[in-house]
Amino acid sequence: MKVAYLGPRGTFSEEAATRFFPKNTELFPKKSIYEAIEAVSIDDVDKCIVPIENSIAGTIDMSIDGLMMFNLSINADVIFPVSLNLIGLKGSEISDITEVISITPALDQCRNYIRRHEFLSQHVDSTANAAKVIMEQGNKSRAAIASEWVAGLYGLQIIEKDIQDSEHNHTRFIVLSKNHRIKKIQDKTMILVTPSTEYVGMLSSILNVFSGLGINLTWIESKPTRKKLGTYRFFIEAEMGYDEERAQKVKIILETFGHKVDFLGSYKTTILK
Ligand SMILES: O=C(O)C(=O)C[C@]1(C(=O)O)C=C[C@@H](O)C=C1
Repeated sequence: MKVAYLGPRGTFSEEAATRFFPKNTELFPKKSIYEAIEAVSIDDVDKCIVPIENSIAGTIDMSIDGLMMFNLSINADVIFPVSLNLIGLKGSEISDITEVISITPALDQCRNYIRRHEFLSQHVDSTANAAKVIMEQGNKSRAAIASEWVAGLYGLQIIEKDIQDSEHNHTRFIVLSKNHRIKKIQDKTMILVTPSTEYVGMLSSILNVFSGLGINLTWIESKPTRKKLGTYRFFIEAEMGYDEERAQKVKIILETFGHKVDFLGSYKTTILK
């Protein structure tokens, strides 16, 4: 099986891929989250694994945007702890650093730390790419925010460990493919609800369908429709299997309200330490 992920070597996405997929999986690092998702859509690979949510930074918009752009299905989700570190050239000290670079969600996870040190920040496409830039530029005043492992990989040094704004930092990744066949008995189902018209209490009427059927929600995210300011589509992840009667009821009721309902996948969660 071929799997794309956000590269280069040493990203958390690579860690997610190597820990989740069997040993004989062929892994393909891509330059961006978008390219990892696109690789599935153009059949370069069978699947991709991309971050969707972090416990400090929230939703990872790049993944949601890619998910909406291509007609893919979520096959699994994987959660594990993320520790971020300040990584510089060998011999550099915290007093040398004036600017940090990383992918936006990693910078967001260290906002308080960056503010406290009055660092400038620059965005690049991944944590590992940030480390690579530091190695290539040889500038002592810049540091990457990345994993501990990446420091060894690019011959760099950890200046400070665990700099994220909360001790309990977890990122959730999703596995995407073109396979829309849904295995029976799953933990969770992701639905995209596109409301037909606007009316007072529209969102609460959608949510009431789930509560009325006794279904717990595990995630909800709104995204602009891109048609008119202030109009949204809702990603709703619920604790139910696709083939359950309750899931079919949700669909029927929401469609009766005139909303468009797309099932984006049913899956089991893997929690890694
Ligand atoms: O840049 C990486 O190492 C990634 O795999 C991306 C990513 C993210 O965008 O959330 C994944 C996990 C961490 O939260 C930080 C970065």
